[in-house]
Amino acid sequence: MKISSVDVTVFTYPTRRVSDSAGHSHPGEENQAKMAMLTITTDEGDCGYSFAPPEVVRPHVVNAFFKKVLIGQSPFDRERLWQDLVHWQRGSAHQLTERALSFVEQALWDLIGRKLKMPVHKLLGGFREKVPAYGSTMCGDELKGGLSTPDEFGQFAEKLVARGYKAIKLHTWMPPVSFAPDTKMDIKACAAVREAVGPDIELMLDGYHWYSRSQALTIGKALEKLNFAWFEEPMEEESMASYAWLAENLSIDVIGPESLGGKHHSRADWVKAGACDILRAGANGVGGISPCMKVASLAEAFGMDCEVHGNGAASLAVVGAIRNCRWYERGLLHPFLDYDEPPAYLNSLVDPMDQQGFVHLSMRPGLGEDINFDYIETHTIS
Ligand SMILES: O=C(O)[C@H](O)[C@@H](O)[C@@H](O)C(=O)NO
Ligand SMILES: [Mg+2]
Repeated sequence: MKISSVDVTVFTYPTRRVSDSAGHSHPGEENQAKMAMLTITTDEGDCGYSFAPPEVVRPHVVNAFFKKVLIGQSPFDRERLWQDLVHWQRGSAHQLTERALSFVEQALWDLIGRKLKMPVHKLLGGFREKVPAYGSTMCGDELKGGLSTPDEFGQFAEKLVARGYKAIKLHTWMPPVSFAPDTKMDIKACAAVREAVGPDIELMLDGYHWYSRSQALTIGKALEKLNFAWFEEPMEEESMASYAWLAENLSIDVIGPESLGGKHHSRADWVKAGACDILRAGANGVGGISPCMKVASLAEAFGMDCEVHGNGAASLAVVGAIRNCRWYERGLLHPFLDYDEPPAYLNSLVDPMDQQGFVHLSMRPGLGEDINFDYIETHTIS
């Protein structure tokens, strides 16, 4: 069996999620968004799929790298193909991004799973078939009745607990919100949520990513008093030394890095430097499912958890495959949006959650996405 084609289908779908000028998502007016479906096909007619922003898997990336490395190769040689693509990251002057690498690797995993009629999480390890989720809120906003005040965060947290969540992570206010960043408001939101949900719900904070060491220490000390479970990305993750300093000065767990490049290599340096108590990696952010598994193994070897970043089929497959991850990040959530409503191009969610707060992993072959191919065909634009 050999790969015979790598194709991208761009289609539109309605959404009420909009991005602000800093790239953070918030609820907004319904609009038509674009999505790309990456399809890898073999000479025996087998296919694997992944979904990506069209600009990430643009024609230059597909033609100059994906096709060059994959065409004529066996999809079962996934690790060698991934390593070959990694070398093109340097050779491409970094035109081949970590995310692009991730999406083509995810499609390879999906193809392999579909061919073997097995869910990818079983091929990866098969540790569990359900996992507790934490509700990961959207970033704070200035929308009345949304997430515009500490009390509104508290009210939303109560609703999330009623929905079944046993843990909640706040993303607080960041620019372009007019009063952000504001350490006092971050602490007030965390206090309001703790007050609202009581002592038994685990809470985490993921706030403005460019605080100073002093500001981060102030927030961290307040989180310790509120018995928060972890403190995430309060400073620029390019400064590993700042995180080593913060982790040294706080008793609350410091988690990272989330947004830093470097895959499992940079995360090994963070462990060696004592820059985090919990490691972090998401399939999309570290170049795919297999490097995410490498980070999880690294963490396990050092007696650490690896909390997998982000929702979606690929990260969920990793969470289902490993022991040292306590939660699935389900979100991003907002009072104005119904997360349980699948996007138009899927027939059902890949991460349904029961009333006890458990996400049940799909037993469909591959990554488990319940793709509405008819919808995609009728809404294809290129
Ligand atoms: O907007 C962002 O920075 C991301 O969506 C981010 O909020 C979210 O993915 C995250 O940080 N999770 O931990
Ligand atoms: Mg985060």
